Amino acid sequence: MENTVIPVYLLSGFLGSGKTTLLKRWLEAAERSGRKAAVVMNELGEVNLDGVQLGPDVRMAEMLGGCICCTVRGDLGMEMLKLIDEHHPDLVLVESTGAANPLDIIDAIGDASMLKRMELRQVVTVVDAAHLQDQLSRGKGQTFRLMKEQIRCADALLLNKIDLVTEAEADALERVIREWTPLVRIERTIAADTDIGRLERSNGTGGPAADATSAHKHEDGEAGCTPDCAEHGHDHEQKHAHHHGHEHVMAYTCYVDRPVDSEAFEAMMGRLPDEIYRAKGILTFTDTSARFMFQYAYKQLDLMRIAPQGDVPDVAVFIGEHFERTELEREMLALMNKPI
Ligand SMILES: Nc1nc2c(ncn2[C@@H]2O[C@H](COP(=O)(O)OP(=O)(O)OP(=O)(O)O)[C@@H](O)[C@H]2O)c(=O)[nH]1
Repeated sequence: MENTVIPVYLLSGFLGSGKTTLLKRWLEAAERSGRKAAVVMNELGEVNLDGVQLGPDVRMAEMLGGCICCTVRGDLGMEMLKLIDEHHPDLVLVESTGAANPLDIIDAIGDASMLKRMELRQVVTVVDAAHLQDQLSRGKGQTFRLMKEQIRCADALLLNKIDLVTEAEADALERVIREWTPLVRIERTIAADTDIGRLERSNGTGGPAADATSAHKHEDGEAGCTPDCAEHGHDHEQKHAHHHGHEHVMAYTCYVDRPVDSEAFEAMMGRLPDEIYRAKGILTFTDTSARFMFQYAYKQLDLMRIAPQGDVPDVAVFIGEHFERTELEREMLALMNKPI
């Protein structure tokens, strides 16, 4: 036991791509094989809505209200060490916010692995096929660059939500991904349905992942994903720029203290501006008096009836780029029938 190295898997991918969906499958697979998994979750909002979906028995460290790769980056190693000391897991799964740059997280895991016997085995990037297609048609912007970076850092890549594109479109997407990162293993999935055992058995693209620090380093010691990863920058200024590359992403958390009308809610979601590309939350509806978790990613709204364990407030979290927060506040007040 003393000499066991705990494998760590990093789940990367843009907001709403399907990371939590994959995480749930991973936890189920670990449980089936009798292994104890621990999870580090990071959300931009102030409530761990992803965690609510996992149930009360999952050993979990939550890092809320900031992005793992900058504001809370320093805490990541600490949280991992604490989790390992407390729970002695057989594996650790780290789900970053979709706004995170994997390089910084890879670095932080590397630092932590100097203090505890753990190693980063895989960076698994989940890609929303339809969203990538949309971003490719724009071909620029911070979201595009961040998606590209997340893809280039992947050892394994799930081209997810394949139900939302045609086969020819998926072929075209794979060709682009291969241009960016030729060695990555790509799998097309719906609802991140993949063989977890195979994901775990394979090592990183660059051969055996000996340890977290060496598996994802450039030859010159710069943290990176592939040796030709020119975008990551090699001088301080560039590094600084890339580190803060997602500051354009903002989150607005709104606690909802009363049941709301489901039709008014759906109508409001239908009016959300393009700048808000992700939302999630828990609401109680007046017309059904049940509680629902809602998920919104790129104009697609899903509602699921839930009965969360413990004391979870009704809340709505909106994530996007430079959106009008006051406008959204007004919408939410109207939804709650409160004076504006
Ligand atoms: N159509 C479609 N929807 C999917 C698929 N996979 C996941 N979803 C839905 O996409 C939404 C976002 O999925 P999540 O797994 O929460 O995504 P995430 O990457 O964890 O999101 P963040 O944590 O906010 O970054 C949910 O409503 C899922 O049900 C898929 O293959 N096809």
